[in-house]
Amino acid sequence: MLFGVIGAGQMGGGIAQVAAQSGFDVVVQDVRQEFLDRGRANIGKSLAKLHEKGRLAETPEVVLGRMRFTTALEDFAGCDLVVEAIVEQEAVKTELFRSLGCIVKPEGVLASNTSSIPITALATSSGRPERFIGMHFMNPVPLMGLVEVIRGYRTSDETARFVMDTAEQMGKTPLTCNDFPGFVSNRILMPMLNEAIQCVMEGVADKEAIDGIMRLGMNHPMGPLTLADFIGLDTCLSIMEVLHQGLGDDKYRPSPLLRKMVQAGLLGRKSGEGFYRYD
Ligand SMILES: CC(=O)CC(=O)SCCNC(=O)CCNC(=O)[C@H](O)C(C)(C)COP(=O)(O)OP(=O)(O)OC[C@H]1O[C@@H](n2cnc3c(N)ncnc32)[C@H](O)[C@@H]1OP(=O)(O)O
Ligand SMILES: NC(=O)C1=CN([C@@H]2O[C@H](COP(=O)(O)OP(=O)(O)OC[C@H]3O[C@@H](n4cnc5c(N)ncnc54)[C@H](OP(=O)(O)O)[C@@H]3O)[C@@H](O)[C@H]2O)C=CC1
Repeated sequence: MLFGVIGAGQMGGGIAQVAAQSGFDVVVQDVRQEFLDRGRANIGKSLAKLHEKGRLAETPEVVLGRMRFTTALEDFAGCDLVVEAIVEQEAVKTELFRSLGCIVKPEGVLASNTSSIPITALATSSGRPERFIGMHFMNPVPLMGLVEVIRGYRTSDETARFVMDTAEQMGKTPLTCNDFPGFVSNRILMPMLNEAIQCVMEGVADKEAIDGIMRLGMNHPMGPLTLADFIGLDTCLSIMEVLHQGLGDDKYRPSPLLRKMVQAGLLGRKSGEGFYRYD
């Protein structure tokens, strides 16, 4: 199987890595060589860590040997499956799928790792809605067990089966849902993170206390502010906007503090600062 991944950021890199660990040949594309170099270096570090811990039978070099990095979308022509993991903006994804639909062989399946954008709309832009689906991996991809599979309005049973089988071959558990804003995962998770940010803004408690209360009190592995930083505050804001617009209920209104932090360029771990600082 030839597995394509678009975007070499935290999610694209993780998806490409796990696909290569599963024995697939992988092509990874990003818009600039420097993003590919950074993505490749992050994958190398993750593989080295897993190998050190005895959780990777092959050496990192062998796994990396199944991966090819490119800036050319044309390199996806022969792919059986392409998973898109670029920025969470509908207009950018729509334009990409318009091009990709003309490049990938007709029997190839296209998938989006979007956190919240309507799969049905992206499917339409690809020109192959029956062979289009949401394949939503969780962060960090090498460590998390779930793939949320989102069926668009016209996704075929065959496409859904193929993607579920592929997720299982990647060692993940696929669970299916229908195409509603935020799907299941982010419709439930993101309002909680947004509420934690609202608690910071209103001075309900300091950020360490908010995180500690949720970690120790609810046994969450990360506090909500740490998790928001980990996901990326720009991504959190985009998801809240999709929920707010798509469901039309003010209970999904993005916290003004979240909006202000994104405007200030404080995007969390990936920019070096969010609610916390990262070296
Ligand atoms: C926004 C969306 O659309 C959807 C989403 O993805 S929402 C986000 C979903 N993800 C979560 O909620 C994650 C919540 N956090 C967790 O589950 C856990 O903190 C975690 C799995 C990330 C880490 O597990 P943990 O038990 O806390 O252990 P921790 O000690 O932090 O890390 C375990 C090890 O894995 C390593 N590790 C972390 N990321 C890694 C990666 N990508 N590759 C390899 N190793 C990795 C860590 O470095 C650490 O190594 P050491 O033991 O050598 O220190
Ligand atoms: N972060 C998370 O926890 C999760 C995120 N997701 C989803 O995954 C997707 C990616 O998120 P994430 O990895 O965090 O984001 P990142 O910002 O880490 O990575 C996105 C990557 O895609 C690149 N890119 C942007 N536009 C294009 C384009 N037109 N063609 C090719 N590459 C492009 C970006 O380059 P540049 O730097 O120039 O923008 C960047 O390298 C989003 O849809 C997000 O909602 C899903 C699950 C969890």
